[in-house]
Order: sequence, then structure tokens, then C-alpha cells
Amino acid sequence: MTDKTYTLNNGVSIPALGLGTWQSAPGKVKSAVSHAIRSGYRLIDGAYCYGNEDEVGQGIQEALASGGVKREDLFVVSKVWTTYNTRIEAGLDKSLKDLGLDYVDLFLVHWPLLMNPEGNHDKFPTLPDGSRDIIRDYNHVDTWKQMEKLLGTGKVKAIGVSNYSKRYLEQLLPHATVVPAVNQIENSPALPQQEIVDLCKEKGIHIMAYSPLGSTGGPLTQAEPVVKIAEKHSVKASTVLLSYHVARGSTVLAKSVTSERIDENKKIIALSEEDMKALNEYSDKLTAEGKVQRFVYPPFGVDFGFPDKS
Ligand SMILES: NC(=O)C1=CN([C@@H]2O[C@H](COP(=O)(O)OP(=O)(O)OC[C@H]3O[C@@H](n4cnc5c(N)ncnc54)[C@H](OP(=O)(O)O)[C@@H]3O)[C@@H](O)[C@H]2O)C=CC1
Ligand SMILES: O=C[C@H](O)[C@@H](O)[C@@H](O)[C@H](O)C(=O)O
Repeated sequence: MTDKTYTLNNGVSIPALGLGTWQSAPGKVKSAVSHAIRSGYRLIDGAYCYGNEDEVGQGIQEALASGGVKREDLFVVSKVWTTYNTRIEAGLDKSLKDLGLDYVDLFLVHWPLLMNPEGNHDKFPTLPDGSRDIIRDYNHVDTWKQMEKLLGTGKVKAIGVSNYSKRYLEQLLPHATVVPAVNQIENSPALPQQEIVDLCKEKGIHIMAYSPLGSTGGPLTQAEPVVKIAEKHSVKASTVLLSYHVARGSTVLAKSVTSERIDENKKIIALSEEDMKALNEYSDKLTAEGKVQRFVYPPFGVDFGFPDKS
């Protein structure tokens, strides 16, 4: 099922499934990326912040060298890190250099805030009290205006955002000349984020779902309603969690450095209306009880406008 694609609002085609590379350790990520591409994945999701784009690039080159796949068959994603949000093209150039590529298919604003570009660390500058060094009077719309300029450089095929809540999108869209092609957000039956998904659908912004398995260790594979549906179809719980996004019309990113899991995660099944009803009821119950599970919320100390965190 790795050949399913969607069309973005600028006509560019995006695969339904991608390999994630956050926390994919050096020494492991090259072979994970190479294995994934050789076994049929076409989308690789990376970021400057992950500190492994050089190895991701090596994995891509290894797979291309093995034949059968060309660069234009791939969909490579990178993201500008928050210390570069006033220096977007410089941030992109760093990623391209590490990846060994002359363009990425999609470039995203990783988080809508600015960390001090002149602070005490390239990626994670801190204040004397140890907290993140954030420039608090910066407007994220200015970052988007720089992103828009990239489209004329030939270094990106599409631009988008990540970690944008409904509130932040509503601040951005009135000023956007180019509507973001994508909003990459944490998404799962345990964190449905329906208000963002609905707004993005209305505005033609494609959702890329991250942490579909619950991030590190894949804890959502233990969730009872998910396990039940998996048993019914004689598939793994991970298959149900990944298939949920394709049923919602989203792209889903699954991270693994384990060959067997990379292969297993290619399996996407068509969930029935009844299955989706059960998963939606699970989401609604967690929402009503204030028990939605957000696994990724870095300690920026900024209110991003997500209802479960503000
Ligand atoms: N824009 C953003 O801010 C963010 C983007 N992302 C992107 O989304 C990707 C996916 O999200 P991520 O947070 O990594 O988490 P995932 O939900 O993809 O879970 C990854 C974890 O699940 C394990 N795993 C993988 N496959 C299976 C399986 N079939 N059964 C059981 N366990 C499994 C992995 O282990 P192992 O590797 O050891 O096999 C790893 O520990 C990221 O890698 C990144 O590319 C993620 C977070 C934030
Ligand atoms: O993409 C994955 C996540 O957003 C990750 O980039 C952040 O959580 C980062 O490690 C941080 O600590 O701010």
C-alpha cells in the first residue's frame, strides 16, 4: 500500500506513508532509510534538528545507487529549526548540504516560534536558568513570508508548517500569499485534533500525522480499542494505528530503525465504517474526560494554542 498518494494544493503528489527519522540513532538511520526505500517507501521525513540528515542522505544515496529508484520518485521532507526561523534559506541550505541533495520535496516550519539565533547553542540555546532562550516578541507570520520566497529558488517543491494549532493557522492564513501545502501535527486516535484537521480540510491543507504509534516505544499499540480491531482483522495494532490516518485522508509517518518493523509498517488496511466509529468513540471518550494523550510537547514554555495544553 506504499504506492497510495494524495495531491497537495499546489499540484505536487505526496505519498500516504512515510518513514520518520526523529531519534533514529546515528549508525542505524542510514540502513533504515536505504532499506525503507528499497522495500517501497517513497517518503522520508527528516529535519535539521534531528542531527542525522547526513546519514539520512547517505541512506537515500545508497538506495538510489542500488537501482530501480530515481531521485524524482522520492519525496524528501525537511524542516527548518526554530533558531533559523529568521534565516530560512540558510537553514534550508544546511539541510540540503547534509542530505547531499539540491532540492527537497517539502520544507516545513518545524515549530512556530523563534529561539535565539545568537544564543549559546546552534539548536537549543538556553538562558542562565536553563530554560530555552526564546525571542518572545517574534511573529511567526514573518517566518512564513520567508518560506514563501523559497518557492522561487528551485530548492523546494512545496512549503508547509508543522505544529500549527487552529489559533496559529487563523493568525497565519490572512497574511499568507501561499497557503501552506501541509500541516504536520501529532495525530492518533488518542489525540484526534479534530478542530485542526477540519480547518485544514476546509483550507486545502494536507495533514501529515506524526507519532501515530505514540512515539518512543509505540505505547498506543497497547490501547485496548486498537488491539480489539487488530484482532478482528488478524493484523498488528500498529497496522490499525497507521491505517486510521489513511482512512482520514492524511499522510502518516512511522519511525523505525528495525527492518522487520519498517516492512510491517507498509501494511495499510481499509478500516470499515464500524472500525472508524469505534476509534472515533475512543477519541471522543478521551476528549470528554480530558484524557487525550499528547506525547510530543517540547519544553519551549510557549502556548501554541492546542486546547489540551493551553
Ligand atoms: N514535526 C514534528 O514536530 C514531529 C515530527 N515527527 C515525525 O514523525 C515521525 C514518527 O513519529 P515518532 O515520534 O518517531 O513516533 P512513532 O509513533 O512513529 O513511533 C516510533 C516508535 O515506535 C517503534 N515502532 C515502530 N514500528 C513499530 C511497530 N510496528 N510495532 C511496535 N513498535 C514500533 C519504534 O521503535 P524502533 O525504531 O526501535 O523500531 C519507535 O520506538 C518521526 O520520526 C518524525 O519524522 C515526530 C514527532 C514530532
Ligand atoms: O520533530 C520532532 C520534535 O518536534 C522534536 O524536534 C522536538 O521535540 C525537539 O527535540 C525539541 O526538544 O524541541
